[in-house]
Amino acid sequence: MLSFSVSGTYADLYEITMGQTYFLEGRHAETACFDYFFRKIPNNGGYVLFAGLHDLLEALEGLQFTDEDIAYLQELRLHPDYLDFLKSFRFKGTLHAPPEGEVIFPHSPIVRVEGTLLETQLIESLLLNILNFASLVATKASRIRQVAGNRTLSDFGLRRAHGPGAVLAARAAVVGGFNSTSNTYAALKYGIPAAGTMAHSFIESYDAELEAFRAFARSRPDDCIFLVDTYHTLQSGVPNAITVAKELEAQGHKAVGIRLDSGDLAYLAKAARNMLNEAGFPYVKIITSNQLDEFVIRSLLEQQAPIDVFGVGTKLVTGAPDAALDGVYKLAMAAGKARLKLSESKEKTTLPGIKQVLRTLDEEGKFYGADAVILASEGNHADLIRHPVEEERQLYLRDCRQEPLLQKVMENGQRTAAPPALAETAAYAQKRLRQLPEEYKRLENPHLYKVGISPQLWELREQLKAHFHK
Ligand SMILES: Nc1ncnc2c1ncn2[C@@H]1O[C@H](COP(=O)(O)OP(=O)(O)OP(=O)(O)O)[C@@H](O)[C@H]1O
Ligand SMILES: O=P(O)(O)OC[C@H]1O[C@H](OP(=O)(O)OP(=O)(O)O)[C@H](O)[C@@H]1O
Ligand SMILES: O=C(O)c1cccnc1
Repeated sequence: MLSFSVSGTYADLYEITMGQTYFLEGRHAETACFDYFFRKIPNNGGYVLFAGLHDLLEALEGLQFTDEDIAYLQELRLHPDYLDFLKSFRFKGTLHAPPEGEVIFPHSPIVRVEGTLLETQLIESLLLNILNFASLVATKASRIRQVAGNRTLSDFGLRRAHGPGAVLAARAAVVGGFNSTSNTYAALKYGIPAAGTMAHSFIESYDAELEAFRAFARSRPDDCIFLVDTYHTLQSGVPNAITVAKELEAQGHKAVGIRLDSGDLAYLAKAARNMLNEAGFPYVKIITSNQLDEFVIRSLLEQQAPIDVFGVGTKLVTGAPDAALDGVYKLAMAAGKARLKLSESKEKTTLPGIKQVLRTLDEEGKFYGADAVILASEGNHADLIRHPVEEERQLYLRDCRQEPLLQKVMENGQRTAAPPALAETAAYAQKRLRQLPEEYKRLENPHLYKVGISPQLWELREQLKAHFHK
């Protein structure tokens, strides 16, 4: 089940009313193909990590209009014959997509949705709602993983996320390389390791910090991470944590860590590490939080801060600073004909027809830096790609291997295979990121990964443009 109840009305109203028109005009069973793609990489990054497919496929398999939905649509004066049709509606379409965790680039189709005109139109916003957000957060998580090395990363974002988006975000964070979440609901739902420490309010509720630490240690002696900055980190929090760590050891237990949540985290982590080591607690970990992101974490590690675990909330789950991935869903084929949307901006003119994407790789298996969007009818090879808008620019794809990225993941409304375990998806993402050369992973001013189109696709678009200009 998705983190929120998804039924047929999880759509923008216009998708439902356009569906009515198709139905009443007898066009609803005509075939259609839509492409999901995005245009701009968030955070001025060099790549996006594809996520959300698992939740999307699950939502599509269960998609139907409940009695309550139908009653509501009746109130909106939708036609009784259409409502009768919607009562037994199930999504029966076919989806092609890369595995979750794939590294993806602008202007390249990521998901190809084929089915009836009505069903492919109806799922637009559902698909965009899930994929855009999950991919945004997975991308942010992967940037954080990149700078954190093998240190532990935990999602702390439930309280700062955009409502129930926190649940999708917790999963997307794992796709991008996070290890755990404080969000118990998401941990249970997706099988993510649950993790947590304690809040300032807990400590404040006792008359003394030491009393609070001791009480927690009594109730969870093997799971103590003491929050040490409520009163004074180095004069009170860390000494009190050491006192209770000693008491725990005397009882055969081990304190797990301390958490720093304010002040100069590098300075405090170094001082706390020295105090813990001198007291005989080299195993007590240092956890930090407080408005962390990839840049703060990079800086802390450059300062040699001895931090073992980073808890990241706001900046992770909101995809800050960009807040959204601009993925769109555009018609490429209907009623057997290739379709396109013209635009004043050449870049926004869509790519018509049923397409495949070829990822090109060098002999070492690294990404070559240029993917090819081709017509599916061309097979699985491209020798030459053209710049998607600039007439004179083209690139020969020499000495490279090519992999078709879009694989059938759903047919007749059912997944073609059981979903991979989340850990497998996360491992796939890391494998693909290792194949992406460093220059595309730079946090600032990354190299531009090229996505070109085949001459045949260029030609098809030209023909359609000429037709509509007439
Ligand atoms: N040594 C450091 N290097 C780089 N960034 C740091 C360092 N220490 C903390 N930060 C980051 O600086 C930002 C602001 O920290 P600042 O010290 O102003 O806040 P604070 O300690 O929460 O303040 P307050 O005590 O009022 O709560 C946070 O994002 C924090 O993670
Ligand atoms: O900064 P973020 O990346 O969003 O990480 C989550 C933050 O949420 C908590 O603070 P909050 O003030 O809500 O509660 P607290 O009193 O328990 O610290 C926690 O202490 C972190 O600072
Ligand atoms: O467990 C924690 O320390 C935690 C959880 C959520 C938000 N901030 C901190």
